[in-house]
Amino acid sequence: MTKYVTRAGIRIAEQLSEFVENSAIVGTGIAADTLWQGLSDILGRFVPHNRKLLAKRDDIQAKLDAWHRANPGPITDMAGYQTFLREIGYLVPEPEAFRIGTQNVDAEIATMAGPQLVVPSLNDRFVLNAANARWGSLYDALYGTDALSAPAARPGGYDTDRGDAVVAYARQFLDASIPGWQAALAGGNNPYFVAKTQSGDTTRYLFKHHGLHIEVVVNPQHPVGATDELHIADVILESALTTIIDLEDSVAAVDADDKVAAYSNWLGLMRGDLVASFDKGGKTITRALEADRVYDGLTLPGRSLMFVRNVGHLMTNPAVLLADGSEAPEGILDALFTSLCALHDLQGLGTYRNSRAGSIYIVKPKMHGPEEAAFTNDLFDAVEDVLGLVRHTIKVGVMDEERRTSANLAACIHAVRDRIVFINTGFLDRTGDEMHTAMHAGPMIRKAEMKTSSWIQAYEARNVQIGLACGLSGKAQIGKGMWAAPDMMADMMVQKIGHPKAGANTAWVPSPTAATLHAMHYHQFDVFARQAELAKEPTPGLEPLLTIPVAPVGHNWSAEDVAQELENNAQGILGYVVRWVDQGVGCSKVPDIDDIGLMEDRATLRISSQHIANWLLHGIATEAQVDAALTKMASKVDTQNAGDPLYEKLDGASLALKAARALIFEGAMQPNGYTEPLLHKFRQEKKAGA
Ligand SMILES: CC(=O)SCCNC(=O)CCNC(=O)[C@H](O)C(C)(C)COP(=O)(O)OP(=O)(O)OC[C@H]1O[C@@H](n2cnc3c(N)ncnc32)[C@H](O)[C@@H]1OP(=O)(O)O
Ligand SMILES: O=CC(=O)O
Ligand SMILES: [Mg+2]
Repeated sequence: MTKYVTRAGIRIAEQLSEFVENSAIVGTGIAADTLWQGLSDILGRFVPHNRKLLAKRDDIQAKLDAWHRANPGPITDMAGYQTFLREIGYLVPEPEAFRIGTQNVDAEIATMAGPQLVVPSLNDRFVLNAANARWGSLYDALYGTDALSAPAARPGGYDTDRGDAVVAYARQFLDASIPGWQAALAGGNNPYFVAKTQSGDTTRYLFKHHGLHIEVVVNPQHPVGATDELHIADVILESALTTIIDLEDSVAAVDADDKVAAYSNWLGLMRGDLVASFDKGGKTITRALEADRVYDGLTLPGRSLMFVRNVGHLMTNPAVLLADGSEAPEGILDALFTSLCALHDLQGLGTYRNSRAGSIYIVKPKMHGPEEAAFTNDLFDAVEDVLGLVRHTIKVGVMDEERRTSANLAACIHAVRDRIVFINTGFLDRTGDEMHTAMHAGPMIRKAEMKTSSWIQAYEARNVQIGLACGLSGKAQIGKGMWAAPDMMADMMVQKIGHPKAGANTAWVPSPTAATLHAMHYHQFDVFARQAELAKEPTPGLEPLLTIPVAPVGHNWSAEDVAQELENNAQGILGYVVRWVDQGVGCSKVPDIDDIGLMEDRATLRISSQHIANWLLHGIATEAQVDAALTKMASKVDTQNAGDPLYEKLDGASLALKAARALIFEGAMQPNGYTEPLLHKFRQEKKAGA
């Protein structure tokens, strides 16, 4: 049972009050009484508004459901549909042309183009790895993944054949990005050469191209350098320019213990003292933040610039109870406590600097439309006032991942115009919202077809064009979504260059290795030049964006197609939910039906559960067929997890199995198709019974 202390008329879970009073606030100059009174005032002011915004979501959805029931199938009268959307407040007037006014933005966000890494905040080992992923070994990334098309490494130590292929690939990359680079190693001139440094047998030569650094490491004594004609031991790429420490869809945080664990990791990053010890290959490894990189006459950041992703407006958390006993909105708690932790960075209290420009970077997910963005803006104003911060110190990255935000994107940007630092197409949540919004229109096309359907193309293109029209280039990121197949780096190399080509100056990657590989795309392609070209083009209209992905009338899926679709979705759901509910793991690599490990998080779960719910609703699948798919896949997931000593089988007593069924069978009724209400309920039940 959680114990609470009372502060300023609200009840705070003991572990949270201790964290705040004994750690987060210490040294910041903020008095505990001021903070708690500030929280109490913010809750008093913002909770009713938060609830009203959620009620409006439900009201709009109910009207959409009724409209689609009356007008089934694809939209046949687009003008009539848009009129309806305006009448119900789904579409709002466009703002007059404007340019964002955000100030004090770090170069990694404003003027540089490169990968953005996302990491679950609850995993300290991964979190530190992510923060350090600013620099990554190209040799390691090539040697260890299928990005290098050469025979797999033979087991039993370093495979020189594969090593030679790595070296050849890296040489080609250097020749293409920084031609004539060898001259610098011989003491001559090269236009890309920036600095060098020497220590012991190692000399590091630093180059810069398209704003990103490349380091050539020379060491004749190193096993790889010794056999190389230029004694090159490695090539290090500036990789994850920015990293998002995620408190949202990649974590399972359902109570005060979980929230404090996540806030503590964020505080450790902001203070620079986070350390993780773990066993790797039989050895205990202790990981801490990397120091800055020092060259002769130049120091560069050693770490990725960090954002923290707060949760959206939907969920509440028992970490704080209001005077009437109800739970506080989690997004409000996140805004205050993650900003409080970031004061350590702003005030220079920690070992390192995160934002040299003096900003706090918060990513805000799952907002529906401009009113909700304005709410975030007002909330951040209020947090700044409590913490004594200059207005707009807290920056916001807006996830463009709900349909009502995409359709009113300029107005959403306008609502946060003086603090916005990114718009990012979170296409995974966005796909879930696309399906839920039009749940009653008819059966959706198959999941794999979504990525090429016309609404998603329009969504991606409009996002860039609107971002450019609002003046984001050179001031903020126009970002693209996650590469969700962490082991398929060869495919990523082929496909993800599409992101810079589309005008995005950042795009999400799931791991440090993926960041290093994706960094090469920003050398191959000049994003800012592309943005300048695209800025001359008109913004596409709303029609393709509003074309809903229902299957055409007369769709003819075979029984096999239906079974395969159900089983694929069921496997993803079960493989993810079983670890969420039973073990509190919020992001997992789950093998799909073809045994390809896919990154699953709450957004991909939203897609899979909404898809089955939609097919059930429209009679494409029966309850019995869904249960058969769940039973078959439960046994497959059990087998896949046989090596995990913590794993609990998906049998009749399994809470995880119950959660998976609820996500599907109650999916059509979930608010905007979100999975977190049910996940939290079952996880809390699991924790209570443990
Ligand atoms: C829709 C959305 O919201 S997307 C955003 C949310 N999603 C994410 O944040 C995904 C982040 N990625 C991950 O969590 C993981 O990569 C997973 C779960 C997909 C795969 O995890 P695993 O299977 O355990 O990774 P794998 O075994 O391939 O790699 C492990 C190594 O890579 C590192 N690693 C993997 N992912 C990350 C990451 N995101 N950040 C930092 N390090 C990472 C680990 O630290 C580990 O290295 P170590 O042993 O030196 O510590
Ligand atoms: O948050 C990202 C998404 O794709 O959803
Ligand atoms: Mg998302």
